[in-house]
Amino acid sequence: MTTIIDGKKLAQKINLQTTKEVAKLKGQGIKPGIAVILVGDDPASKMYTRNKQRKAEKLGMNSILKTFPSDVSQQVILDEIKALNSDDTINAILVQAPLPQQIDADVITSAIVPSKDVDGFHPQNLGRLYANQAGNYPVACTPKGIMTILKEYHVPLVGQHAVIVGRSILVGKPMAALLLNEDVTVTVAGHHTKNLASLTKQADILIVATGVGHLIKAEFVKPDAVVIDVGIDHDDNGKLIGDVDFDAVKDVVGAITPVPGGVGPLTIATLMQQTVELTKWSQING
Ligand SMILES: Nc1nc(=O)c2c([nH]1)NC[C@@H]1CN(c3ccc(C(=O)N[C@@H](CCC(=O)O)C(=O)O)cc3)C=[N+]21
Repeated sequence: MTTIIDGKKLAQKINLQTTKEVAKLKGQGIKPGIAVILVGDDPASKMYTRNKQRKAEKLGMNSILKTFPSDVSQQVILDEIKALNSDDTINAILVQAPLPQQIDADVITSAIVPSKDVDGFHPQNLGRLYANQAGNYPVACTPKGIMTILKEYHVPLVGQHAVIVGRSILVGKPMAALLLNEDVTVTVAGHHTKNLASLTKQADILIVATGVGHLIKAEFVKPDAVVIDVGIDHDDNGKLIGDVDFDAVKDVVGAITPVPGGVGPLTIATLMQQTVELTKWSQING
């Protein structure tokens, strides 16, 4: 029997813990605050940022949304980040991707003070993760949420072979570091990788984040593998689909995340969880 991983249910569990943490902080007169910067009017980005804001408010946090037109200059965004960096009511800053052409995402990422970098995209935070440094620093929410899934479902890690398809800063690279730090043997591939199927077929844990809808078919997986689908794509009818052909793969493997209802809800829950963590760390570090 294939385990269909219930990301919604696990996200609710995390959110319950977050609510309790927020209540505890309130007792100390502290309210965690998250600021989201949204540039342009891409409908999907608008929906995600609205969902994030609603969730933050529901969990008792302070949430502000700063919106800018798609032709905004990079300097205006940098000025906004500077203001948020020194705003004591804000503990977490997120700049929604993707950004328009005239804005250099690398410059934006590096402008956020590392202690408020809730996405974990700042090179300092990613570097600390790769160095497997001890201590408190944020980690990209999607891979961090995937680790929560793997632990919740008691997926063996040490000595197992994970294949990650996709090498982005959002998912692939931090995912590789998190798994390496747990003594997983990690291969990072992309959809350009030659003989991709023969490689992914070796995976005990297969994590796919390419943005290529239904890239992974039944012949790409090994029986009993754990398959984590990070994709959010749309089919010809506009239906939300993943990077994995769920119907074809689900009967072959041991466990699989659906889209929707798999990784996505964990990303949001982890974002909220990490906002609280950043708030607590700011109390320690002043
Ligand atoms: N700075 C930044 N950080 C991000 O973390 C970030 C970003 N930019 N830009 C866009 C991507 C995408 N992303 C998702 C989060 C949750 C769902 C999610 O909850 N999805 C639901 C379905 C939602 C639907 O129906 O469309 C699910 O999978 O069940 C999806 C996508 C975060 N991203």
